[in-house]
Amino acid sequence: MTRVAVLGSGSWGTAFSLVMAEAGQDVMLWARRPELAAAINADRVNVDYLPDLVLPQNIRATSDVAEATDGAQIVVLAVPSQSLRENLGRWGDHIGEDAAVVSLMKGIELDTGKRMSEVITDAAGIDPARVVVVSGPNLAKEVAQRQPAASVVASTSPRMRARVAEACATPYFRPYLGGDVIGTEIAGATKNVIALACGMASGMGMGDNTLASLITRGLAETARLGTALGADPQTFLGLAGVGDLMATCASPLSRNRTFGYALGQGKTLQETIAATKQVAEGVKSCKSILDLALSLDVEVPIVENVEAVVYEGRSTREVVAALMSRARKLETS
Ligand SMILES: NC(=O)C1=CN([C@@H]2O[C@H](COP(=O)(O)OP(=O)(O)OC[C@H]3O[C@@H](n4cnc5c(N)ncnc54)[C@H](O)[C@@H]3O)[C@@H](O)[C@H]2O)C=CC1
Ligand SMILES: O=C(CO)COP(=O)(O)O
Repeated sequence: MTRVAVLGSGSWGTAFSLVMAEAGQDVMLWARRPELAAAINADRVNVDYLPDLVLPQNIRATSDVAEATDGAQIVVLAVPSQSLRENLGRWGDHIGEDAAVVSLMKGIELDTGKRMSEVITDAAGIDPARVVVVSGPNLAKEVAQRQPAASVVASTSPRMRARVAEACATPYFRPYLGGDVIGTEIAGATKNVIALACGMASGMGMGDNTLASLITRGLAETARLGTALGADPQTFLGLAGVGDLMATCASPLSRNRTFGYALGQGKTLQETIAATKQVAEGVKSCKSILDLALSLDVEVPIVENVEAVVYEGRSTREVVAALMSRARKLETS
């Protein structure tokens, strides 16, 4: 049995705690609000995020990070990407020297353009070899219902990724090992922006041809950006790439797709933000991903047009026209 700390008790932090607990680990779940931690311990339910899931006894909750991380051999980070650096400022000293540090997050930091593994190294001085990224088609609600799913557990360290994969393997959660941290993170963050675009299209009444075109061309620009950063192109054909795009772009459970859908239906950005109770990472990451792509001179037209809707107030109709009238080019260039 491995001691695991999961820092962040939203949808995915809670569902991943279930996975690790049912893989036999001793899990401490950190919640920002003491009253939520107390309610989880008393009722065995995280009523705010996954009200239908009864948590097993080997998950305990706390709002004290020192208690959560005490003796943890695996520390899992599951907060919104843009809050990670600030949180690590408080948490860094509590993370044990030999612990694997797992990122569940799918975002790129605004202003710095850093991937979450880079933020972990930067903000908490963690050796990059100790960082493990878990990413794939893993809608939290379906995982919490124990529906079979697979995911990539990526790290440059074979020892660290094996430790984490071993700790999260259950009959309904199948980890595959990976070595491409860059590709896995770029795939996870960028698919959120493509899901926003797919949601917008669906909200405007468009059908499967449009969705398939957006997903396929979204994959092309994701792979272009990732390979420019040094990723393995094969990663984008795997679970963190095609797999997660399919799940997120098609599912009404996706917060990013749902956010885009509301915009496509004509809701304003402010109305949509007000109606969104959980994090839709693509809303912020569309800007950081676009900035990253511009800095590398990589074309990301779908990301660029989503950013134009979210940050520049362009209408969804305008960006459809812009995407459809781009200069003709070879599909594979
Ligand atoms: N929900 C899902 O299906 C999946 C989510 N992810 C990724 O996991 C990460 C976390 O997402 P979720 O758990 O779904 O989000 P969520 O919105 O359900 O929960 C976020 C949690 O972070 C807390 N939080 C918010 N702001 C904070 C701050 N400034 N400091 C500390 N804690 C803060 C919230 O109270 C909540 O407990 C995201 O990067 C997301 O893209 C990845 C795979 C699946
Ligand atoms: O990353 C996810 C599924 O793999 C969850 O997507 P959303 O954040 O859009 O809900």
